[in-house]
Amino acid sequence: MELELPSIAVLLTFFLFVFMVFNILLKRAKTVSKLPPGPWMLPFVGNLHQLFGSLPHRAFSDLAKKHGPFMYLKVGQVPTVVVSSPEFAKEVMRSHDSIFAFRPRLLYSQILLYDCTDIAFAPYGEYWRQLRKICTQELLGTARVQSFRRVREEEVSNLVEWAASNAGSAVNLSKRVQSTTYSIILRAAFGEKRKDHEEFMSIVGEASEALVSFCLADLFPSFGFLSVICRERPKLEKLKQRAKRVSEIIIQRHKEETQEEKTRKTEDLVDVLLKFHRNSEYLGFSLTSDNIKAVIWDIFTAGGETAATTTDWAMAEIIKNPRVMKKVQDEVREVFNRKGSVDETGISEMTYFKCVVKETMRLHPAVPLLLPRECSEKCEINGYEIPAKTNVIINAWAIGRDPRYWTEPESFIPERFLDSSIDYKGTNFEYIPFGAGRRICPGITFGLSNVELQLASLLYHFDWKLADGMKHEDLDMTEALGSAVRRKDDLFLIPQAYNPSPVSKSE
Ligand code: HEM
Repeated sequence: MELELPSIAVLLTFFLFVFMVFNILLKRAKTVSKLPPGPWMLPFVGNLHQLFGSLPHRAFSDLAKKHGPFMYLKVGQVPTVVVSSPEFAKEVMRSHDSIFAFRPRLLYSQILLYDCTDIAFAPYGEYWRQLRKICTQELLGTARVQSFRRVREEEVSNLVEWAASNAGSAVNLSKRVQSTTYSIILRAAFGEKRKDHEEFMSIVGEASEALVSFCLADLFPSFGFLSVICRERPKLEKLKQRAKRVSEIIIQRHKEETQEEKTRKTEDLVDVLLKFHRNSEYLGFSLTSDNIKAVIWDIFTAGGETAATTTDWAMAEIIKNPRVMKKVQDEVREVFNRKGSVDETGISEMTYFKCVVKETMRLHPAVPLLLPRECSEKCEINGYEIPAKTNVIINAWAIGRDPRYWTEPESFIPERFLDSSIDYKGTNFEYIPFGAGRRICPGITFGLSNVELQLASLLYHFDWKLADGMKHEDLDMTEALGSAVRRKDDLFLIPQAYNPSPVSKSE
């Protein structure tokens, strides 16, 4: 095949570019020579999938078996450390937490999160500290989560009615659990349902694909022009404009509410955030409209898929393990029957049920690689020198299966939590489904309340069978990549009403 002159020019430019990139990598690699080596250059996590044919947390786990639990990778130009043991996770998230409390500035967060002014991607510092305070004291504290109890119970009651109306036939439970979870979050965040809320949800869905896809600009940050010309930018900008338009309408509607309307309704999350808009007394500064939009975005992306995925995995594991199904259903039915109502108050009395949820999150943490952290200054961990600006990826999935801490780590055994003090609050580093340290998930109470009420209600009201005569042992537990790691296949189950009046609505 003959190459024409322009093609040769393109090829030469390409090789020059590759040479420049490798040259930089060589220089950088020397600075972290004390770290145990890993594969030298790997594309970003989204692309590892294609490279290894397995999901990033599994690929990293396999690499760690060969290279150790504190592994150095060069991800494009970015020095990256992958942590796969509880001991090293503790070093990062407790002993050196303040140094590792930063996040890398990804193109996604710069564009969609208004230059990283949300909570999850805000750089560690005063602004983040104040947002965290609003989050823990006002937005996601126990009292606020409790104030949304009616919303949760109404939405879960709709879910039960839907399953009851389909009794005897196969239903796509995954899809319905997902829409129930998002309905709860939509109502908690924005108030009563409206048409534009659905549009907001569909934009969030499209953006979650962008979060896991590979972006060259993030791999080669010193080539600033890449963030301008990369193919992701126009897509992200377009999504941002759409989200901005819808959230402005929603915020404006909240601002225009009369005092009477405000007193009649339950305060939603936008109402709470607006209290800090043009009012600097509490924070020392006031939240701008863009800050509010960034935080709203976090609530949906961080809170929706995580809780829906956890509920779905729990149902799948319970169905796959008939012994667990019988034991947990006996407990749920005993408690709700004794109390005479199916509502949240009974859940705190369910010991085994809580163990089932914990075991689900051990085997299937919704965010298996915790949100990336960035080291703000040079530091040393167990004799390894880590330069400033190194990214740190913590593999919560691998840690939850570490055979030194968990017997039969691959098996679903809720009993392991029965007489154990191990909890998900960030003090047991062998179990970190919500992360740990300063950046631990602030939505634990809200997230779990959404998971638990749905799961307990589904287990109470129905007996469940797999569709198409599938045997429980044949249920495929393959994972798929998304903003949270979910089951590849949707869960199709046949509900059978448990008692003569399956739809006893929550009071
Ligand atoms: C089962 C449900 C959930 C799971 C498994 C989960 C998991 C996580 C994890 C692993 C992190 C990263 C922690 C780290 O970097 O150490 C995180 C951060 C975060 N989560 Fe959650 N989450 C859940 C529900 C929620 C909910 C319901 C909300 C809010 C409505 C929420 C809001 C956040 C925010 C804002 C952050 C960032 C915190 C920061 O960087 O300071 N999450 N979550």
